[in-house]
Amino acid sequence: VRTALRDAVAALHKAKVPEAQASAEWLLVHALGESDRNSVTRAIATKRDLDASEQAQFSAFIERRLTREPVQYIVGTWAFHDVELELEPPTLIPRPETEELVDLVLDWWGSSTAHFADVGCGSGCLGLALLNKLPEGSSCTAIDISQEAVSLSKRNAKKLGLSSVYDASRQSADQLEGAFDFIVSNPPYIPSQDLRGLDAEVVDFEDPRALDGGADGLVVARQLLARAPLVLRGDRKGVWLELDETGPALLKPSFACESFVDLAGKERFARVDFS
Ligand SMILES: C[S@@+](CC[C@H](N)C(=O)[O-])C[C@H]1O[C@@H](n2cnc3c(N)ncnc32)[C@H](O)[C@@H]1O
Repeated sequence: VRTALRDAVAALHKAKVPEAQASAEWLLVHALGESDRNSVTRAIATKRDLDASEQAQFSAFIERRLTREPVQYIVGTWAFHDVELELEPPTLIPRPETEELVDLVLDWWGSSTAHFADVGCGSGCLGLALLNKLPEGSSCTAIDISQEAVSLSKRNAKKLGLSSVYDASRQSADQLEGAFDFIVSNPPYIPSQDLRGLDAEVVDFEDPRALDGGADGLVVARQLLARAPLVLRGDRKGVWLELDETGPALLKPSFACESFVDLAGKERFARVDFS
């Protein structure tokens, strides 16, 4: 195990793959059929040998990482908030900031039953993490322009035993009139001119539809906000958004919008109220 890890880290370093050590360790955990990182430390301490199939699996993983494929796609699963999600390219890999949005929404909504929409659901991370914490009887309607994303969200919902997830991607706003207590969305929000500066991991493997937010990064967010008043109901009518750090300030002149900072102190979240 020690030799395999050392050789893999050296090969990744040589190819200038980012986070060589962390990538190799995580891929080794999965090649060993384990789920926590301490398993590699234990295997090294006990001078464990890789058997032939573990060695073949690990080599195949490293070959993929050498092409800059993200570790999350290679292992096919990722932990998000309190749920374990399946992942598949090109659906966006959930980012840690989005876990912060889950907590903001839960703090705001409280512990009552909710019927909400997750617009731009991707892997389903936001909606499923919320549904996992909300009381029984709650439901999430997942919407995405990517059919792969909707299928992955449904698969993740089934695996997690969260049956109240519905696909409304082909329904119009009219058909969803008054259907939701609130909406959550992590829309594509990167201004088009900034896309070229992204890492190869992102550009080569993740769906451009998940990234490109148009000229100011707010094109999809504004489309959503235009339809929101029709589909919201109840007395709070909030739309929670994850945005680029320039986003909340751009929305404030046109909407009743409160912004929130992420753990790095950046203004990355907004709640637009239509009540
Ligand atoms: C930034 S990703 C977020 C995915 C997931 N919610 C997450 O947090 O990881 C944006 C998602 O919005 C979807 N999307 C882009 N434009 C859309 C539109 N006009 N209507 C619905 N979904 C859209 C993309 O396919 C992508 O899955």
